[in-house]
Amino acid sequence: MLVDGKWTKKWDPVQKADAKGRFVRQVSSFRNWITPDGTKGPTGEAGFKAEAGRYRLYVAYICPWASRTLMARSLKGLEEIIPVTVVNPVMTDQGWQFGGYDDADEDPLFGSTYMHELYTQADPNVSGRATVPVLWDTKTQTIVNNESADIVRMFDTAFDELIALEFKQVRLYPEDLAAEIEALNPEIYDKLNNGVYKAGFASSQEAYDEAVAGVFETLDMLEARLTGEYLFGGRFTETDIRTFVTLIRFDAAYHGVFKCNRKQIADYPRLSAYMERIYRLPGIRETVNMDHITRGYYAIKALNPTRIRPTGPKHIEALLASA
Ligand SMILES: N[C@@H](CCC(=O)N[C@@H](CS)C(=O)NCC(=O)O)C(=O)O
Repeated sequence: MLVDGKWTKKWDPVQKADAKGRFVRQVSSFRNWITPDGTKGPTGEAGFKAEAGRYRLYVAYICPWASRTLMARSLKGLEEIIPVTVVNPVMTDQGWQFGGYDDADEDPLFGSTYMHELYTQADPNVSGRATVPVLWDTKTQTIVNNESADIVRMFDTAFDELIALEFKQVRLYPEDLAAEIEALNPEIYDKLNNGVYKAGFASSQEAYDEAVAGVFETLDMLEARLTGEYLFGGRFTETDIRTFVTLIRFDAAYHGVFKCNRKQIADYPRLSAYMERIYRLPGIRETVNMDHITRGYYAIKALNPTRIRPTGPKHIEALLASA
């Protein structure tokens, strides 16, 4: 991680643990917002006006948080407006690296070797982990925001004057569902999205047991809830994005490397159908790179020192191969 703008050697994949050995995820540090006219958003500074080609999104296909932003970008038809750079899926002892792997890009803006160089470019004294996603502003040469939850909400409305009507009409955070979304998001985040990481990186049996129980309680709850197409019935929302990114990684990665092996998503009929339904939405398949996902997770040294990647599972291969 970075301390006062300097990369500190110690790569600790556990990030931080609390007194009981529970994994604690870092809070994001750049929280500015792009708005239609460049006025200040809910947090951060003003000055980030929605313009085509001005911003670049840095992601890792392995990363579920970054994948949220890729999904929102596709669903809002922002592919031409916000270009993307994808890092190498294998985490190094200097964090995310550019290039050197199929479908991994070089950094087109600065020719950086590592993601942390963008962070120090934005702030020479920055401290913290150099995480993805990063939304970069080429005009002021800084990070607009590195919190996927914010980036998804920005993409939902900020660029609406620049996109076709069919994409303008897509609303991932509709006002009339806001209260319900805000109620469901934290549970899905804490017990499922981050829950699988808490299971995988637990440093005590107690922390693991607690995390894995939360994961399967949440999957059971979602299975019971999914009587319609999506979590809020017929309308697809950001909560479906947040759920999908974990479901699509589950059987191929979390079940094995994070020891979430009580069941697979394949054992849940409604969740399986739901996952497949979302996978088949226009533009979503392109955001799922299963080779990066399995390579990346099974290369986490602390969890899998040999870096051997298991084969399968067959049903995920079949989904990816299907038309
Ligand atoms: N709160 C952030 C979390 C992002 C995050 O934790 N990304 C991970 C990859 S899945 C990362 O880049 N980790 C690098 C590190 O911890 O050094 C968000 O949702 O955008």
